[in-house]
Amino acid sequence: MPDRNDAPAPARTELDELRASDRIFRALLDHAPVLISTKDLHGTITMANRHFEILDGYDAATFVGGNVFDLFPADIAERLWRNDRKAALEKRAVHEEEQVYHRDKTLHSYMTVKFPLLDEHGEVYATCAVSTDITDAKAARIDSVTDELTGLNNRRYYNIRFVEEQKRARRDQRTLTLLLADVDRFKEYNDTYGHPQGDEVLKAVAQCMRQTLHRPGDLCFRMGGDEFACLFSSSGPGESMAMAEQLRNCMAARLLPHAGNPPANHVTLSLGLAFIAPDSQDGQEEIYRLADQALYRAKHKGRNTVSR
Ligand SMILES: Nc1nc2c(ncn2[C@@H]2O[C@H](COP(=O)(O)OP(=O)(O)OP(=O)(O)O)[C@@H](O)[C@H]2O)c(=O)[nH]1
Repeated sequence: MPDRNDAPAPARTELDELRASDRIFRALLDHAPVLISTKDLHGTITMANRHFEILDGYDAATFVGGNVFDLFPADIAERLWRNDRKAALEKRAVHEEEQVYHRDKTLHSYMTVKFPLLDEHGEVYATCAVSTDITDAKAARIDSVTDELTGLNNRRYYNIRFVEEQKRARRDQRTLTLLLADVDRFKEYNDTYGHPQGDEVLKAVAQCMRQTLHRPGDLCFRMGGDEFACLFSSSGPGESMAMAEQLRNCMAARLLPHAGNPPANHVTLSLGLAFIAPDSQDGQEEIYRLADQALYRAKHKGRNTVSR
């Protein structure tokens, strides 16, 4: 009996090779935990992988072969189609974030990359979209820059945003203000009313900050303990001082009893401000030092005060 190993392996034809690579391609489409689809240049869906079954309202029979403008309401179809068109016209990958419902009625965020498919002459004949679920990653990212107690941004986010905000203010020829706010005699407050009640005061400060600094671009932070910060741009120090005064007043007007904080005897804030003019070369550390010194002066002047 001939040894099986001696028999020459039959030559693999080009067709065999194609079939093998097609099997790999099919397995990838079936098992990849991402949404993969293709559309022709008229918006008709020509392929969608198995993962689409996770979407609410997905029906393979009507989806593949259907046109985005028939499958979705006009505004959604237009939005979905816009980046396919862009990818095809500009012959490049286009990224977008979108939100979709899963079958279990939970809303998910997806990061989608759309790119052109080229024929043998280098001409675009279709577009392909690959969407990855980024819901958990997004939630983790938000958690990592959010203060749990107040829901404000945390110090970490302050460090991330500072340089960006300084650049933006410089570009817009606006003054960037760093405002530091600190609850007056908060240790006394905790000692008298208890830590949980102290937490409620910190939440009230956050509410006043959101109420006062609510313009797009205004950023509020809890830096730690009873220290808060705001970064915002204004026409100049006068406008920034007025904003700080509004914040001081918002807290004082709440009249939250604080027997250990004479003469007001209710919860008050001290505030220190530092400014970066558009042409200033001061960096993050310098502006923080200046605002902290201003806060110290506010405490020294008798608290419940705004200083610069
Ligand atoms: N309730 C509560 N207290 C906190 C929290 N984080 C820090 N603290 C307390 O905040 C207090 C801050 O007090 P200090 O920095 O000494 O300053 P102060 O008593 O506010 O005095 P002045 O700033 O000089 O008016 C400390 O007693 C901390 O224990 C928190 O998350 N919740």
